[in-house]
Amino acid sequence: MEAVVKKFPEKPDEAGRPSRAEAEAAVETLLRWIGENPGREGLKETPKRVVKAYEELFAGYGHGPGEVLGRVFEEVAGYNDIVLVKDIAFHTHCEHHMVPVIGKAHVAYLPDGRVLGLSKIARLVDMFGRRLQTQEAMTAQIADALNDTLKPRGVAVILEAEHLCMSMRGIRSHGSSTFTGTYRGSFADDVAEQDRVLRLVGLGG
Ligand SMILES: Nc1nc2c(ncn2[C@@H]2O[C@H](COP(=O)(O)OP(=O)(O)OP(=O)(O)O)[C@@H](O)[C@H]2O)c(=O)[nH]1
Ligand SMILES: [Zn+2]
Repeated sequence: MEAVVKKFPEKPDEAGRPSRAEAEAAVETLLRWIGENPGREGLKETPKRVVKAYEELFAGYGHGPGEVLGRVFEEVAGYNDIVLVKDIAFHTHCEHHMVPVIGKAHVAYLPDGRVLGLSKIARLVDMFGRRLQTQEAMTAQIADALNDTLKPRGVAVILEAEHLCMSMRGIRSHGSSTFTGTYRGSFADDVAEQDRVLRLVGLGG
């Protein structure tokens, strides 16, 4: 049987979700596990703060691409060439270690009579960043969301990021960055179009 691949994680299952008090207790357990005293002055409020920070850092589960991308515009005077938003700063957390990943996204599409508000592309990147991710999955999710919502002729998504789980721990390799890129539609069919995007974002020869 073919595996069912969920493109976008579902919203949290509210019924099975631990309470805020349980989440705070879990942070307190981790504090004790690293050798700290959760009762000392500076840490008294830390479980509450961490849970509040997680609400913000992982807010992406509460939203879907449809609501983030909003409406499309059709009055573009027949413009049907590339639209590229580059150097969108993002941060996410790797799903293996829950440690930050910091990088830049470059997102391009070839309209088919419809365009999006430019800020919505950055909002989409931000939304997927506020979930646990692998860089590959996040790249594919951005491309699929744009493709499904806007139905453009082509989509290109390139992410460059530093994984702090590789620099702060483990191999402790500093300064390396990981590059992922995916192409849909006419970008997938035409290597010259891919080269154009790479040149425009400063990664091409
Ligand atoms: N493909 C991919 N791998 C990632 C990403 N983020 C982290 N990783 C890797 O996930 C792997 C997890 O490997 P494991 O051997 O299961 O875990 P580990 O013992 O903590 O691995 P080390 O980081 O090598 O110490 C590591 O090689 C990480 O570098 C990502 O976005 N994409
Ligand atoms: Zn990691």
